[in-house]
Formats: sequence, C-alpha cells, structure tokens
Amino acid sequence: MPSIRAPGAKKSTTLTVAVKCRPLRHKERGRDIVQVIESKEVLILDPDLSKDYLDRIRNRTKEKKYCFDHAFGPDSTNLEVYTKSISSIIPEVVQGLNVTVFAYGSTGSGKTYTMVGTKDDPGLMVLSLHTVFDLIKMDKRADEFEVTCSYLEVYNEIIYDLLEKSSGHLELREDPEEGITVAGLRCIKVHSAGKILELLNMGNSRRKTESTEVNATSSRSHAVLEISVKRKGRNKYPNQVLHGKLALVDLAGSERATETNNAGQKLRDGANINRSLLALANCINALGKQQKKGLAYVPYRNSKLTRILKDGLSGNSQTVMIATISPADIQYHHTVNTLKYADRAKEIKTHVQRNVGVVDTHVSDYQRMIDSLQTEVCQLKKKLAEKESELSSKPAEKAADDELSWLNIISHEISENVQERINLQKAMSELEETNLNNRSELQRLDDIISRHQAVELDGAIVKDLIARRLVILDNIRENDEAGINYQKEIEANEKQRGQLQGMIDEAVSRNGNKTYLRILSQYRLLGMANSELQLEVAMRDQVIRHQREGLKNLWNLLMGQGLDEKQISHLAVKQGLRIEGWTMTPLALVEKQSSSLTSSRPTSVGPSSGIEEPKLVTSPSAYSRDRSVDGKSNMCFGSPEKRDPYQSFLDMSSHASHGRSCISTSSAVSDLASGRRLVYKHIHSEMHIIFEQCN
Ligand SMILES: Nc1ncnc2c1ncn2[C@@H]1O[C@H](COP(=O)(O)OP(=O)(O)OP(=O)(O)O)[C@@H](O)[C@H]1O
Repeated sequence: MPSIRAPGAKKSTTLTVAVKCRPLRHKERGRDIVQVIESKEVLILDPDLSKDYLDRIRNRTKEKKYCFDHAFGPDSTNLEVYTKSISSIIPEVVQGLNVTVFAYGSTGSGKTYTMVGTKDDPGLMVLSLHTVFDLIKMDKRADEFEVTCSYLEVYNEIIYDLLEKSSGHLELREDPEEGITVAGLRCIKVHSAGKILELLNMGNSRRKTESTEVNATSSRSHAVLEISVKRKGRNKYPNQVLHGKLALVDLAGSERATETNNAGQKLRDGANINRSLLALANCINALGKQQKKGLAYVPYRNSKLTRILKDGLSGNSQTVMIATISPADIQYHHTVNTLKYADRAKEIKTHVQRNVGVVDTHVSDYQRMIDSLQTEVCQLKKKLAEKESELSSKPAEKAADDELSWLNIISHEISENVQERINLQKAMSELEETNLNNRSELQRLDDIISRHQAVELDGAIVKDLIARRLVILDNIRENDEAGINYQKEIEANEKQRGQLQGMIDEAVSRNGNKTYLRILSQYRLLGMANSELQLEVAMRDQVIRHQREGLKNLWNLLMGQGLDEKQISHLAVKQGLRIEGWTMTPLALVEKQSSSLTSSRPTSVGPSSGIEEPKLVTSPSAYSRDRSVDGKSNMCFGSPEKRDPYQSFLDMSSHASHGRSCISTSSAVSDLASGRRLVYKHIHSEMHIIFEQCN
C-alpha cells in the first residue's frame, strides 16, 4: 500500500546564546576588562585606562554592554554552564529531536576547554553524553535503543574522519530527507558513555593542533562529534522509530596573521580557518537579518563548515551557541567581535520537529543502498591507493612513480574542481529560487497595493506595504550581486578545469605507456564517482522536492477544504493509501465511522466550523493566504465554499495515482533505483577495465 506522511508539529525556537569568560592566565600580564552582571549581562571595559570619567559620561569610551540568555564569569565551571544552559534540552535527543551545541570564539578563548574539558572539570561533550546514557538506562525496559557515534574534522576545507586511523578525504552529500550527510563517515555503535569518551579521546589525539603565539595547543580544525539515538517501542508502535541527533561542535579559533606570527602552512591553515569562520559569521548575519527582512539569501555553501552546521543554524535543531571570550585587555577587539556575532545569533530561529521514521519505508532502504555503495567506492579508492603505494616502493619503477604522484595530484584536483562546480551551481539555483520567490511576492504586493490605493483613505496599510516592497527590492538586489559573484567563481572554476584537462591531454600525447593507461583509468573512476554523485544529488533533490511540494499542496488542499483528520483517513483508506504519523489506524477508523461519515458530510467549513487552520505554511499558496492583508484566502485550489471537499480529495488522489504521483513514493524510488543501477553497472565495468590494465 502506498503511504503518505502526516505533517509533524513544528516548533519555532530561537538560538540559546550563552557567553563564557575564561580566567586570566598567568602569562597574560594585562588587565581584566570583562565583568559578568547577574548571570546575563556582559560588560566590556575600555582597554584604554587613560580615559577619564568625563570621557565616559560623554559616551566617548569603547565600553560595551550586551545581554544574553546566560553569562558565566571566570569562576564558573563547565558543569555550571552545562546545568544552566544545556541540560534541559539534552533529553530531547532521546525523544527524537535534534540538538546542536557549538562553541564560538577567538583563538585561546577556551572553546576546547568548554567542549572537551579536563579530568577535574569535564566539558560539555562529556557531560551531555552521560545524560544521554542515563536517560536511555531509565527507558530501556519499554524501548529499544541504538546509539551510534561519529567524529569528523574540517581541516583546510577538507573533511577527515577522526575515528579512522588514516582517513581519506570525505565528501558532503545533500540528502533531502536527512539533510547534509558525509559520505563514507564511520558511525560506530556504542553502548556506554565511556565507549564514546574513549572514541572522543582517540579522535582528539588525531585532531590537527599547532602551537601558535596565542595558544600552545591551538586547534587548527573544526571538530564535530555526532551522537545518533534511534528509539523503537518494544510493544507500543513497534513500526515507529524516533531518531534524535546530538551534534557537539568545537570550532577552530579565528586569528589574525599579524598576531600569530604564522607563516607557510600555518598561514594557509589560518586563512582556511578564517574562511570557514567568515562564512559562518556571514550566515549568522544573514540569518539575523532574515528575521527582519524575510527572504534574504543565506550563503551556507561558501564553506564546508557552514554546510555541516546548516541544520543547527536554521533547520530542524534546537541549538545552543557558547561564545567564549578572554578577559584580557589585549583581546578587546576579538572579544567585542565575538559578542557582536553572539548578539546577532540571538535573533536566529530554528524549527524543531520530531524525527519519526517508519521501519519499513522504501526511502530508508534506498538510503541504506546508497550508503553501502558510497562506502564501497571509498574502499575501492583506498585499495587503488594501496596498490599504487606497493608499486611505487619498487626502485625499478622510480620514473613511473613521479608520473604517478603527479597524476594523483591532478586526479585530486579534478575531483575538487568537480565538487566545487556542483556546489557553485547549486548555490546559483538556490539564489535564483530565492529571488523567484521574492519576485512573486513583489508582484502580489503590487497587486494588493494598487487595490488598497484605490479604496484606502489614510494610506497606513499602503505605507506598510510599500516599506515591505522596499525590503524585498533590497533582497533582490543583494541576491543579484551574490549571483554575479557566484557566476565569476563558476567561470574561474571552468577555467581551472580547462587547464587541468590541458595538462592531462599533453601528458597523454607524450606518453603512451601502460602506467599512463592505468592512471587514466583511475582518473576515469574518479570522474565516474563524481558523475554518480551529481546524478544522485540531482535525481534525489528533484524527485523528493516534487514529492514534498505535492504533499504540502495536498495537505493544504485537504485541510483548507475543511476536512478533519478522521475524514481524511477515511478517504485515504478508500483510495488505498496509508497515512503515516497518525495514531489511529485508518482501517479501524473506517469501521468505526463508516456510518457516521455519510451523515457527517460537512455542509459548512472554514473558521466558523471550528476546524483548525492547517499548520503548513511553506507552499506559495499557504504563504499568500498567511500574509494576505485583505483577509481573503489566496489558495490556488479555490475557496472552500465553492468546492465539495470530498470531490476535491478524490480528484487529487486519482490524479496522484495516474501521471506524476505526488503521493506515492514508490514510483520515484523505482526511478531512482533504475538510474542508480545504470551508474552502478558503469562503475563495475570501469573497475573491470582498471584491474585488467593493472595486471
Ligand atoms: N575556564 C577555564 N578555566 C581554566 N583554564 C581555561 C579555561 N578556559 C580556557 N582555559 C585555558 O586557556 C587555554 C586556551 O584554551 P583552549 O585551548 O580551550 O582555547 P581555544 O579557544 O580552543 O583555542 P584555539 O581556537 O586556538 O584552539 C588553555 O590553556 C586552557 O586550559
């Protein structure tokens, strides 16, 4: 039986922002300029002591004051930070919700100390893991739990698995159902907090750290520890799985090259760290602005870090930002900078929704298939690398080795180039979509303005609408500018692709030997893996986006027509559909209600009938209804009083069972699976050629 899923309740919530000031260190001979007032306010004094009383009352000092959800002074322990700002949301993870905690601050401000901690003062990672396992212990009798753990780092814009001894480069994948995932990342099953802490320590020992002028063990990478908790009822709802995730993020510190005296590789690390943090700061800015300006574009795609943190910043996650600061006067600019972003982050809204899965969904089967294929591709790549290093250890092949390593570099650059192009093109299309929505809102506003101008006497509504119009025009202009920049990046990317291709062509024309054939095959394999990725992303995005749109429209139609849950269930059963996420089974409902339904066919619907407004407001139709100033519904399916809701549903579902289905996922999955098989076949034949050539 095809199935549809009822929309789960979404709760909007703002980011919780806490500030933690570390103690002044002995070697910092400066002055303490940070004061925490009543556990909420942070006062930063002017570092210039020569400013006198007069300067202060004339507002000529650089003194600044901010207010946050929580503020902790130098005497506060990690346990205090945990208890007051995080402990209340950690239990949500065991109930199928996502939680993200990240530490943000300049280098040496105490991020790692806060997240990881010490033996005497365990950090937030350690404390939250203990809570998760304590909660699982309490509910173990009634429910089954599966806990897995992954730990990654983003170093120089490359993702590494910290739970792998010698991890290769990992790629990000965008899954319309799961959000951003990392292909090939190890997820280890764990049964206790102790085991995770063991993995955490192992991962931390592999993390890239360096001694800088500012911090002796400065983290050079951004680290993300993710704990996934799947919960299945033993007796009640055995088909339902709640899937909560806890992401704990320790960012690398921002720094200025002039302050750290770094050069060479260290300088490059710093530039990449700053690039990611700048991208994060830009996203925080845009998201803060979005609360006031509506459809502003958020440039998540500008770094791997922001793509990984996307859900935590605006999606389905309850998020806590811990801004860490140093009390030293010489850190004044860094401190104010951190607090400025933390202040903006207070505006950010996320939309939390319980992740409820069904054990036998087709999509999850499909997801597993992709995951195992991705792992297989990673393993094959690893085998190839091993084989090549075996070959390169033979002295007779020294000349070939040089060529080999040259081509390895080229292969890697090609892979990066293709990834970047996919990313840029997706960014462009997201920008275009945002602007398309902006333009259609503009058009609607223009219509409403002209209608109101004709009838309104004092013009107050028109004034508001015109102000909104200006904001949208502003958004469009900013997005267009961003689009021009992306276009330039695409051109640069294409130029680089041409250069790489030219280098390969030249090498091939000079060498017709066996080594080159082998290496070229390897390059082709990489190319195939990339096209597979492209195809996968494009197909999954497109099919699932259509499905989602269709479903949203369907829900809007049904609920907007005034049907209640029972009536929808009844009709769904008649059409041979199963609705996931509702507690009453449709069959039981039909039996219970078959007689009453015929007589309870609604004669009047809409607000007066006491039927709740639908919660989904994301489709354009619902959006326009939500915002229409004249109070009339703008739904594209017609007004409730004009159409028979039963007939509408029957029309819709019969449309769904013909043509392009917007209800059943099975046809999309089979589309996807056949595309997938095709690619898989190609990869197999490609591998065959490679091994033949190798032997
Ligand atoms: N609350 C605290 N109590 C005592 N010492 C602290 C505290 N916070 C930080 N420190 C000390 O300050 C130093 C820098 O802290 P830490 O390494 O956590 O900074 P960071 O922000 O992670 O730096 P980077 O970004 O360079 O990795 C360390 O020696 C740490 O032990």
